[in-house]
Amino acid sequence: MSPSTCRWGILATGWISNKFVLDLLVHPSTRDVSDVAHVVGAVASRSEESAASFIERTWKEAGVTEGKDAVKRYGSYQQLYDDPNIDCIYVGTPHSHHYQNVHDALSAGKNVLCEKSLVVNAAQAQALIDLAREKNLFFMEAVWTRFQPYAYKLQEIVRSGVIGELRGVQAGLCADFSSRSEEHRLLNPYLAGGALLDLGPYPWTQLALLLLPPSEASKTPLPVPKVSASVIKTTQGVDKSVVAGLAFTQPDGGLVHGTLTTALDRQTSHNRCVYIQGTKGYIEVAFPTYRPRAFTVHAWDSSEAYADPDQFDQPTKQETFTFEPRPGGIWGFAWEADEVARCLRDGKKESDRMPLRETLLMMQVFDEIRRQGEFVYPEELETLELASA
Ligand SMILES: NC(=O)C1=CN([C@@H]2O[C@H](COP(=O)(O)OP(=O)(O)OC[C@H]3O[C@@H](n4cnc5c(N)ncnc54)[C@H](OP(=O)(O)O)[C@@H]3O)[C@@H](O)[C@H]2O)C=CC1
Ligand SMILES: O=C1OC[C@@H](O)[C@H](O)[C@H]1O
Repeated sequence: MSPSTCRWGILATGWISNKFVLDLLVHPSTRDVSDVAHVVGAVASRSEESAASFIERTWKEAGVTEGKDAVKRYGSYQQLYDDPNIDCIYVGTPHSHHYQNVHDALSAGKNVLCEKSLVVNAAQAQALIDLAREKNLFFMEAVWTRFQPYAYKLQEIVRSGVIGELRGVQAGLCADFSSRSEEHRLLNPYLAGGALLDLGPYPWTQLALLLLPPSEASKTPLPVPKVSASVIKTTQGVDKSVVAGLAFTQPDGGLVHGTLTTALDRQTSHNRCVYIQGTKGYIEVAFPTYRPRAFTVHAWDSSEAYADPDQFDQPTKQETFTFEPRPGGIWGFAWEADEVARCLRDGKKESDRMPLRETLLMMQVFDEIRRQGEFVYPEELETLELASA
């Protein structure tokens, strides 16, 4: 059977759009996928020149010539919203602009995959989710880590009970961006900079994969974990360092702790970006948090054996699972693109693997972290008002 092909429209020509398109240009068979395929139908930028040079540069980098001349190049985002030959728009602008861009795309009747963080706050997330549902369109936050083989394997191993009952998860993503200019989107409050919105979705994802009920597309809201957070800001006024303790309610009514650490002024340990604590052992995940290379399970037969200092060096099971993060040369975004193509093929309006209620929950938790850290963005970024309204 021939694969179902998703025709993508790329909105913005920055760093991530380049990487996403490079992945779309790699043949899916290189990652053992045959049921879906991708074509880039159009690239839109605020300037046509930039759209044209993006296409030249990216296709050259991919070593692909086929299909390049058929790609439409638009000098405004509106032209992309109006293109009838696009199945899904990929939004690759800074977080500050997602609310407006996604609203415009959905309003024009387009399905949307939007980069993380979906928006600036939970009210904006809810408004876009409501709009997507009202318009009966597909909508997903582009959290690529969820779709990597690593994530499925980690959940399988933890759920197998090999480390006993889950008692806690520590997850972090810190990267030293302190030398970037003040204008850079990571540090600029007017582009919704800061560690939490940029890097925070990754440690959050690791916690969510293990401490939330199995992902499911459902309109029933998830309980918001209790949050205890500390935020240190930069002189420009964005969050430089965040440490948050989160208490997640489990199906039996009990609570399990997760800790989320993210910062722009230091690096996360290369050997352990996620640490998973069970009653009979632990798991260490190797950096980077957004695309882990490996994880190692250390497990004992019983909690008594695990607690015995004389047996610390003698786990009953010690196994490292490694992952090929870049089959076919992809960066790792292709797996989320495959998910979108499958959802569109099957008429789904959201992904069970990255459901909208989990995106909303993340924004609710991030709002609470920012409230406790007394950190707000400029009014024009926090608002539900739209430029076109
Ligand atoms: N999933 C992942 O691994 C990654 C995700 N991201 C996410 O992607 C998004 C973009 O990040 P990144 O690609 O690094 O950012 P860049 O600054 O490299 O690109 C952003 C693009 O957005 C467009 N844009 C529209 N309005 C503005 C504006 N006022 N200021 C700046 N750019 C504007 C521009 O494209 P044009 O001129 O064509 O209109 C620009 O090139 C963020 O949400 C980020 O979180 C980023 C890196 C990795
Ligand atoms: O999504 C991301 O992942 C990798 C980081 O380096 C980057 O800043 C961020 O946007």
